[in-house]
Amino acid sequence: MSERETEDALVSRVLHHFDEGIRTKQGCQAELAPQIARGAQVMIHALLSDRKILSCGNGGSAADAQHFSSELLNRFEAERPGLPAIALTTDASTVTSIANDHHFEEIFARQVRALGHAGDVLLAISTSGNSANVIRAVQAAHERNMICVALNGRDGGDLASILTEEDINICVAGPSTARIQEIHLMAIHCLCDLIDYQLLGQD
Ligand SMILES: O=C(CO)[C@@H](O)[C@H](O)[C@H](O)[C@H](O)COP(=O)(O)O
Ligand SMILES: [Zn+2]
Repeated sequence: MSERETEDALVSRVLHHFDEGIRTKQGCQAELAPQIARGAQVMIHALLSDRKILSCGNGGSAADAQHFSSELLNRFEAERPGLPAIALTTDASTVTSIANDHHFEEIFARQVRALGHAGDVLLAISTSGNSANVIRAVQAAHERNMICVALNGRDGGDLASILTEEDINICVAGPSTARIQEIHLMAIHCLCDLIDYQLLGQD
């Protein structure tokens, strides 16, 4: 392949990813919008009741959990006082010691049991719905009478089956982890926008 042909092939793959991303977003927006709105209402109710939001996930979803908590703790698009949120993915000492002394599946659940109170919210993020440590975190949140908002994917996996009627399942159907993650990030930005809109009346 010439350099020119290689560049054309790469550009064509990028265009394919953009097309696939647009199609996936368009395909799920009608179904997800009400779920995202319900998830935001649960979070807004918790924040107005002086409760907090914990978040967790693995890999790209760990980054999403931190992305969300930083936008609450610091700010999203508008200036406002920080809001209480904790990503359970960030403290390497805590995560490694729980994994080492107990089990990797416990890394989030143990923190939920230590930090969670009734009325707090857990944002549980998984593209497969099958990460055992996220599922354990949801079970621990239920023990603490917390509500869970799941950012889920594919068929919802085991995570979907343990959610209660009070919980919210924002589930992106589709086979690609990358595309699911991209919509999860869109959902996170919608949640932040709705929280600010409700709390501050921002446009
Ligand atoms: O970001 C990616 C792939 O895009 C990976 O790091 C991915 O997040 C990891 O494989 C996770 O362990 C997958 O976990 P989950 O989304 O199925 O719960
Ligand atoms: Zn952001």
